[in-house]
Amino acid sequence: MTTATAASKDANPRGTGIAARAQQLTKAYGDGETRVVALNAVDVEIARGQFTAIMGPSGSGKSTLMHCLAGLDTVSSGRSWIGDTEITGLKDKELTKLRRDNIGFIFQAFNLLPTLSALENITLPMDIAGRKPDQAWLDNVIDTVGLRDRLGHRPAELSGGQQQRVACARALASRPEIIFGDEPTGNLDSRAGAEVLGFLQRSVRELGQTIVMVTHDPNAASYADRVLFLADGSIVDEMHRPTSDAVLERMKRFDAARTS
Ligand SMILES: Nc1ncnc2c1ncn2[C@@H]1O[C@H](COP(=O)(O)OP(=O)(O)OP(=O)(O)O)[C@@H](O)[C@H]1O
Repeated sequence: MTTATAASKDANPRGTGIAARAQQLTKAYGDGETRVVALNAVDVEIARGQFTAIMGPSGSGKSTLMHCLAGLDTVSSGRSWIGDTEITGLKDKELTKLRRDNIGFIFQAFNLLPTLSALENITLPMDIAGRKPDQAWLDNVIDTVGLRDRLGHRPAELSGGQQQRVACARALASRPEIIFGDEPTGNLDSRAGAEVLGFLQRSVRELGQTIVMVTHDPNAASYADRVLFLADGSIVDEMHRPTSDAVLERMKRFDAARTS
């Protein structure tokens, strides 16, 4: 049996259960006349083993939704869960532990430590948490991102796309319940972006990972299984098996609504 088969055998089966959920999630900034409702009573379920993209016009609440779902930001009212654990109301220490143990993050900036090798960057969060990586899983992740021959390189010796693949492998290494990405290909050229998106898609399809990604790019959204469209802090539409043309057409309707 190959390592990859051994590791993926007990990966989450696709499409079973809910990895994250929000109920009437509301987030407002400021008070009185300066009050901005960034999220307005959002109900959403993120299916386990799916790749979900969040799209919408600038200021529609995409990043706020991601940050609230991931426990990076507090909410004004409503409830949210990661797996079976309700995160609204958790104390800071419990939330930090839940984020560390159950959630992976990939941001636009790769956030790698320059003095560490690619492999050391990938295992750093687990080293900090005092957890030993599952070697078969780690091998599987490294092969999936195609970094086997770059593991000893420092970030400065890698291309932007390779650095982001290290960041993806770092997010996947601990097999989190869910990975959140905020514009993970925003700093990459289209070829490197396509590589990273292809890898994220494979990690969902082959490794059973759950991914939620905020993006402005219809082409990036087309790699997802499902696209949620936000406008003015509400989920107003969704699309399954999106194509970039269909997503682009849907986004144009927001522009038309705004200018009419
Ligand atoms: N810290 C903050 N203080 C006040 N208002 C904020 C804050 N963060 C976000 N907002 C407001 O909340 C709304 C939603 O912002 P958010 O960043 O979630 O939108 P977005 O869809 O991610 O936007 P973009 O596509 O431009 O990144 C916007 O009106 C924004 O101005």
